[in-house]
Amino acid sequence: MSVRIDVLTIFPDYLAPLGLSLVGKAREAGILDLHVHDLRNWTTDRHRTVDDTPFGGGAGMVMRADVWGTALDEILTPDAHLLLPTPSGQVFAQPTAHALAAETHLVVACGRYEGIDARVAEHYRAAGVRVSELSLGDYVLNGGEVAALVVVEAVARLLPGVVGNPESLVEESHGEAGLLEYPVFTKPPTWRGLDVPDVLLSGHHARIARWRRDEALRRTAARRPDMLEALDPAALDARDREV
Ligand SMILES: COc1ccc(Cn2ccc3ccc(-c4cc(N)[nH]n4)cc32)cc1
Repeated sequence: MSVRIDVLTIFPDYLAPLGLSLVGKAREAGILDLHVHDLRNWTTDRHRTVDDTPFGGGAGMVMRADVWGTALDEILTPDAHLLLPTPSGQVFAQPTAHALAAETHLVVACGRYEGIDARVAEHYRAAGVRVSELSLGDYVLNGGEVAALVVVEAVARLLPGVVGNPESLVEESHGEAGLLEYPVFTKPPTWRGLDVPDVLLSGHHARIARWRRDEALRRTAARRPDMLEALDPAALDARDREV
């Protein structure tokens, strides 16, 4: 089964990285059916205008609802989930990536300027389209394209057959364990006077697993205590609580 993702933007070249590496391979394999569209293809004037001045005044420009409406009417399908990157959206996180990876059609509308006329989201919600406004976090970007790159990559890597070893999807940060990733090491065993922890060279799998969980717990407590708070207490055993 493949997921169709349509991305609409006035900067289609911004999405060029999605032709590379794992996402590019997923597209070649037919696992991900990704289409990037230039929003200006739905304009009707000779200047291919997509924006205008904001009602109520203020700096900057706003993207026109009529242009977006013409484009989305053509691209949306009955089972589509419309994603609207915005600074004021719900922060995108791994649970949402998993939910989106289970969908059949995602449409990402990349705004620019001061954003997209609010009636676009309102209209499609009223028409029964699932609409999600997504933020990447509490910082300000110039448009939705970076968010589209993030969402497409985060979703694509969860699709069956995209990541070589599905095991690597289980233990990752913000993954099932709800903890941050433990530190990883590879050859050489000593580098600039720094040694790899002995336990990792011991071949003792139970000890290695314990060390990794302890490190994940320590890192999470130090860097993201909020994640530790959010953990289901049942997910921590007595040994964990000693860390
Ligand atoms: C303060 O109000 C602003 C309104 C729009 C903009 C520029 N802009 C236009 C479309 C668009 C889509 C997403 C984002 C974004 C998402 C996150 N996490 N940061 N920034 C920014 C976007 C800047 C600021």
